[in-house]
Amino acid sequence: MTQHLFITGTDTDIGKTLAAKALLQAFNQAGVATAGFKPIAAGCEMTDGELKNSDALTLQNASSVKLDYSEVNPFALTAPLSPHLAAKLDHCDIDEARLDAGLENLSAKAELVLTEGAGGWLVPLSDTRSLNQWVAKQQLPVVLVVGIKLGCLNHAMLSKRVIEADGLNLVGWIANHVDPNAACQQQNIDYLTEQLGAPLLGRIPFLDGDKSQLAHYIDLSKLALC
Ligand SMILES: Nc1ncnc2c1ncn2[C@@H]1O[C@H](COP(=O)(O)OP(=O)(O)OP(=O)(O)O)[C@@H](O)[C@H]1O
Ligand SMILES: C[C@H](N)[C@H](N)CCCCCC(=O)O
Ligand SMILES: [Mg+2]
Repeated sequence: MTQHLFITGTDTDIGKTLAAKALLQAFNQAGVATAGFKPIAAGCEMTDGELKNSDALTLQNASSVKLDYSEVNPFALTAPLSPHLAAKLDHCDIDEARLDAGLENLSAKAELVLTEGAGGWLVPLSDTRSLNQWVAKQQLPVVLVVGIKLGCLNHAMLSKRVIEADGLNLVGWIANHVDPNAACQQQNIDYLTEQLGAPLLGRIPFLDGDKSQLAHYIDLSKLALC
């Protein structure tokens, strides 16, 4: 049976895509057939006659299964905004049936489907729906990426509370050192290790240069999937 992970984060721009790439590379090295999914990408550019987004391209390239762009990213929205605003500007409705179909398609092709959200846990898709509601409908196990910086403790604990209130399983978290100057980084990690009640799957240091090889930052043995 296909395994799933949904990658959320404490905010936008805190390293969900980098952590997703690290996880995909770790699974690839373990011989697992992987597919990345970025169901909704806001902030796309016309590339070869098609709207494309850099997160989705990263996931497409890091997947071991060969996938078309549109399979990785069914909703490619232009403006780099919250999806509900970007969709309005593009006169597009985010039809969740298409998200369901996209996930089902990848489930048939891969042993592990890794889905990256947009922004944080409660990001809106429309005036009445938010992405967490779709994740809850799909019952996807959740990995929380914490961008280690001042403010992350509150954001991480709020995310945990709502993920669990949504009836979902927080199966792990990843500490991503996005801010090389953040104070008390180890103390923050110690606090979250204690408080999140989920395994720390890896720590990604601040990477000044090459970000191509990331698998060694992840310990898949910490991940209990059923
Ligand atoms: N550990 C790190 N070291 C150095 N730079 C990092 C690190 N993690 C992330 N970055 C950089 O920070 C930026 C944001 O990272 P990323 O795109 O992975 O965030 P995100 O949470 O996926 O954002 P979005 O909400 O747009 O999907 C990128 O330029 C990325 O290269
Ligand atoms: C455009 C950006 N990089 C992300 N893809 C979308 C972030 C949405 C954040 C919405 C919010 O919580 O205010
Ligand atoms: Mg991203």
